[in-house]
Amino acid sequence: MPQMNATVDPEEVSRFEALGAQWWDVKGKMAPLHAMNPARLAFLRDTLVRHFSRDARSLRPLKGLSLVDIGCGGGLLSEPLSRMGADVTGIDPAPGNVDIARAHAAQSGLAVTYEAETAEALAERGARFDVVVALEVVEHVADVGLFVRTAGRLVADGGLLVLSTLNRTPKSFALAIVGAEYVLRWLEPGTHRWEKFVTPEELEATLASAGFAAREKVGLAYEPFSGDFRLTEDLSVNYFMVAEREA
Ligand SMILES: C[S@@+](CC[C@H](N)C(=O)[O-])C[C@H]1O[C@@H](n2cnc3c(N)ncnc32)[C@H](O)[C@@H]1O
Ligand SMILES: [Mg+2]
Repeated sequence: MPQMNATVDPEEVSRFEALGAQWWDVKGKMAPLHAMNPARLAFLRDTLVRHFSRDARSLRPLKGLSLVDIGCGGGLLSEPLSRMGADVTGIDPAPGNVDIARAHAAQSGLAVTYEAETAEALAERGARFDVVVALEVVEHVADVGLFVRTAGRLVADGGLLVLSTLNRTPKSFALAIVGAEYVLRWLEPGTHRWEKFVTPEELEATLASAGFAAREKVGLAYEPFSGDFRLTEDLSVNYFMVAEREA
């Protein structure tokens, strides 16, 4: 049973919890997240190296930075970020996801701290992190405003908040819903609800109401021929937003 609270849509979370071992199957139902990983990890690495003035050539450039991965699922981001040296906490409302993530990290010999809890519970305990990431989560929560405000509370002074989600455009309907779910059958039909997608303008306004200013917006585009994702200026389908607390 997922942890209940105002940002959790139990139906959404149960669907992810049912994935089990599929989380780490690069050809399974989470294939799109695996395919996104090289581009999004490069983006995170570059962004964090720049913001925290780290050595870009270092093997562990994020050493000493505390980072929380909200909605970590099976740990597809938590693990590589831990390899980059960050002190990673992964949280997810679904205990089943956290079980998968813990077992996989143990197998990989990585010291990631995983907890089956919500961002709200963590914020209530007064936890703060240099880096707060929530990638591909916003479009699955029950209350985007509350989710973003809570994520913001977890950011330490001078820290960074990085979100990624799907834009609500005709193109995202064609690619993320019709293409990915019905034509390519990449994702289970019903994985995404287009009405829940969030435009960059909406996300920026929500961040502003939480006291955060968007510093960077970058798109992520799928290339049908190579099957890779690459970073782009085009925010019309998948995009990242990097934000800092307003002074
Ligand atoms: C598409 S997966 C993304 C997993 C991971 N962030 C990644 O990008 O590889 C969405 C995840 O968000 C989690 N989730 C859903 N609602 C949430 C909420 N309100 N708070 C935190 N996590 C949530 C789900 O359980 C699921 O693991
Ligand atoms: Mg999604």
